[in-house]
Amino acid sequence: MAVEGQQSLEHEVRVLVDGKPATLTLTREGVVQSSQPQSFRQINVYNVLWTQVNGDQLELSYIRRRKKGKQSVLTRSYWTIEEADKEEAKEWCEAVMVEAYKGVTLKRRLRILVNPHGGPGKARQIYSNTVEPIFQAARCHMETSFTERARHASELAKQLSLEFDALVLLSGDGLLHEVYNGFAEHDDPLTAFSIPVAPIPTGSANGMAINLLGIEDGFDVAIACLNAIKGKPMKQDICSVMLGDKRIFCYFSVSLGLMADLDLGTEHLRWMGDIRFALGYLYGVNAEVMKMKQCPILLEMKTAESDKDKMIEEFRERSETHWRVQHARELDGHRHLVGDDALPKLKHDSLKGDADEGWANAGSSPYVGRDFMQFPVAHASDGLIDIVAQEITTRSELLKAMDGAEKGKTFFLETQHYFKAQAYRITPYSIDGNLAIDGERYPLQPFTVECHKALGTLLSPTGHYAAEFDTSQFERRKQRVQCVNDDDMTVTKRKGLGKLLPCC
Ligand SMILES: Nc1ncnc2c1ncn2[C@@H]1O[C@H](COP(=O)(O)OP(=O)(O)OP(=O)(O)O)[C@@H](O)[C@H]1O
Repeated sequence: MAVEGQQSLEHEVRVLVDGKPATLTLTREGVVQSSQPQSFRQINVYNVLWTQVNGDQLELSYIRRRKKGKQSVLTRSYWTIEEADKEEAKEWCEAVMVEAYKGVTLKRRLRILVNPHGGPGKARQIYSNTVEPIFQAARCHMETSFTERARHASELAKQLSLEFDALVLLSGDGLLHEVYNGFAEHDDPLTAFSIPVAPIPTGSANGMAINLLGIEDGFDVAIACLNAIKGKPMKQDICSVMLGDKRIFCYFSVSLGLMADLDLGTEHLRWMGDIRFALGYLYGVNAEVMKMKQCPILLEMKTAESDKDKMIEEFRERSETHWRVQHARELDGHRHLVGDDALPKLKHDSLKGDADEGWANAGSSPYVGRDFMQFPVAHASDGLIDIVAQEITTRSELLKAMDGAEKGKTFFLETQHYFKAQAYRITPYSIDGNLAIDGERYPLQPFTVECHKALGTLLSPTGHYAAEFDTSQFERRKQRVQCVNDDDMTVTKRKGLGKLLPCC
């Protein structure tokens, strides 16, 4: 029986549902159960973990999505198979497994680190109730450790056996920071950095999970598990932060002033999850926006781009041409770039550039949290750091910027400067303040940051970041500029042509 509107892969099997005949069909979209009268059910093939025939039962395990805002769940469905259909059913299961794991190693070997202390402190429970059963259903090999103290993940990463297909982290963003710094001390650092990491969101901000899975799925543990089982390796830039004579590896963000205070100043509220950042911002856990505390700095950088219009045009171009999808193979990466097995050497020790005052934040992935896409035009592996420097401005402008921040609206603030740079140096005029590197606290002092293209590796469902930057404001801004500059348009406007009105 053909399934209407679906391209059949010609794999069908007869089954019984409540004793009544039905058909399971494998289509390009997924597995479809159709029975009379008119009952219809579809399971996305990406969500299928396993299927096989056991006795007279056909069993299929998959991740089932639920209503918006609810966590997806592991589900097992069973159908009865008549003796005469058993061989056909076995072949059908094999065909489904081939489709479900196209281009992916079956039964991935996973090294799993769980931080029981991250976010609301539920990682241990989430591991046993949700994560472990999903990996078991997919027949993954698992080796799991629970971190016992801060920096324990670094020690484990430093000695990581290189045979694993992926490193899975049940944590927030802090543990990955520790892991990358552990990799840097590994006997074979470049191979360690090429092991793909899959975050499972059990921390507070879970920024990396949001960047990889998107806003809707960023906090969905089962979807993050699917990514660990089936995700594609994706290269990621990693930076060196030179702080005194210390070299710290950083993959996510470096922040000072307001952004650092929001993160570090709300650590005692970790149990609240990511609400802690919004509370910090609005009600002033450190009351930064309210107090308008400033963090004067000298910012010098090796700039690759500073024109926001050009950045948007380039962002759109690469979205259209899928330039963002750069697979691990093309960029694998650093070994070819440096030509040996050592970590990349530092190149930018003398920098000259612009000076700015206010607070500064730098990162290389779009979201810094669920409600804040601070670096909307960031690319995972362009070898450039995105830098935002906020001029001293009014409190109301900063608060207004909260509205639409999850779609990257702050990018359009005239007082917010956005740069792409290969390297930068920050000299704080005062050491009274916080410095956060990937959300971890470091002493505030002058530091230099340099980007290493495609050094790290992550797993993602698509091979690129899942950020949806709303660029529509760009058009409105451009039209506004045109209206001001173009005499003809001014005349037309005076004549009252409606089409020009919205832009002026
Ligand atoms: N067993 C432990 N006891 C105390 N601290 C730990 C332990 N294991 C790890 N840590 C520390 O927990 C800190 C927070 O980790 P994590 O990033 O997982 O959570 P989070 O900070 O709540 O989330 P996010 O970084 O997304 O905001 C890290 O700095 C890490 O060093």
